[in-house]
Amino acid sequence: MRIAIVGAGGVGGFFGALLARGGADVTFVARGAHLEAMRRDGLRIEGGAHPVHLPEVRATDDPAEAGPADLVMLCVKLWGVEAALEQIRPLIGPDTTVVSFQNGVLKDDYLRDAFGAERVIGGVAYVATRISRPGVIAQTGSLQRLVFGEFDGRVSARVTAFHQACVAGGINAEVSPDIRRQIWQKFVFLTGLSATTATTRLPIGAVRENPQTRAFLLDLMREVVAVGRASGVALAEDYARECLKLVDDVAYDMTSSLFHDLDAGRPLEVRWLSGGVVELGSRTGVGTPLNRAVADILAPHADGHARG
Ligand SMILES: NC(=O)C1=CN([C@@H]2O[C@H](COP(=O)(O)OP(=O)(O)OC[C@H]3O[C@@H](n4cnc5c(N)ncnc54)[C@H](OP(=O)(O)O)[C@@H]3O)[C@@H](O)[C@H]2O)C=CC1
Ligand SMILES: CC(C)(CO)C(=O)C(=O)O
Repeated sequence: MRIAIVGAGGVGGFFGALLARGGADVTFVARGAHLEAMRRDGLRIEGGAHPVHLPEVRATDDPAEAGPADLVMLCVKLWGVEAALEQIRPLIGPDTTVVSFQNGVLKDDYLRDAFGAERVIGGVAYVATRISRPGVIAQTGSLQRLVFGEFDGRVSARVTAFHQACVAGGINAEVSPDIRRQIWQKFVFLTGLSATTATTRLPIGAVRENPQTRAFLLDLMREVVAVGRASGVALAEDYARECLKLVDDVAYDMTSSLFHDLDAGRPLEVRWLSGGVVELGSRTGVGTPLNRAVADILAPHADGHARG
């Protein structure tokens, strides 16, 4: 299977390396010092239970050089999506499938608008990774999981082929009959985690053990569930409470990628996370005052102010 990974960072670099290790024909679309290091020294995954070093990988900043792929995985940060979608047109042939493993729930609309709904399957990534230095992806913990599927729930040939490629590479991969719900379930968890860790600047353990911030977290997630249900997603009414149990099970010192971006002065995905809840809330007539407060509080940081 010819797979093009657009954005070879925490998510794309990690899962792309495992796919390549499993025998898939993988091309990474990357840039800058990370691209140079990958061309020179290959790609490394460090920190997790199973370190990986691929001494040679195919990496380019010119999608035209790679040509059409069977499957394109979009793995850039949400603030880079518009530029990436224009740039990757040469990867899209008549039979190409596109899947985004970005966070949030607005991502697939961008793909449908750019390439047509029939090309798009849904996806969710669970992993805690980042580029620690050029050519190297650092993993925290051992969680690694991809969930994907057709939006109409069919187990299609393209989904089955991608699943086989993932399994061959040792990825914990799952085909979902209701990928929209899966995407929203992660959205509920992630917006709560991101919003509380970024606004308090504390790990989730400290957030969940304080009664006031615990209630704040639950109420934030309740707003997301209400918006999802109003958007027609089959989320249980009390899903926020179920999600709080998941939050209780994660490591005390877990934060979120939004927390790390804020801490490092990088641009934030807040417009698509808490901001996405507000946008969809206003479309569906559901009040989202707490998510709005988070989006407003973090707005001055949204474009980053990278420290040297
Ligand atoms: N990291 C994680 O643990 C998880 C992240 N996610 C989600 O996955 C998405 C990706 O996040 P993550 O992997 O952390 O992001 P990273 O910043 O680690 O990786 C993105 C990579 O793509 C590169 N890039 C951006 N635009 C282009 C382009 N046009 N051409 C070539 N390369 C490009 C970036 O380069 P540059 O640095 O120069 O911008 C960077 O190297 C986000 O939506 C995130 O929320 C989901 C689950 C877990
Ligand atoms: C919570 C986590 C690490 C799970 O994959 C994530 O997606 C993020 O912080 O962006």
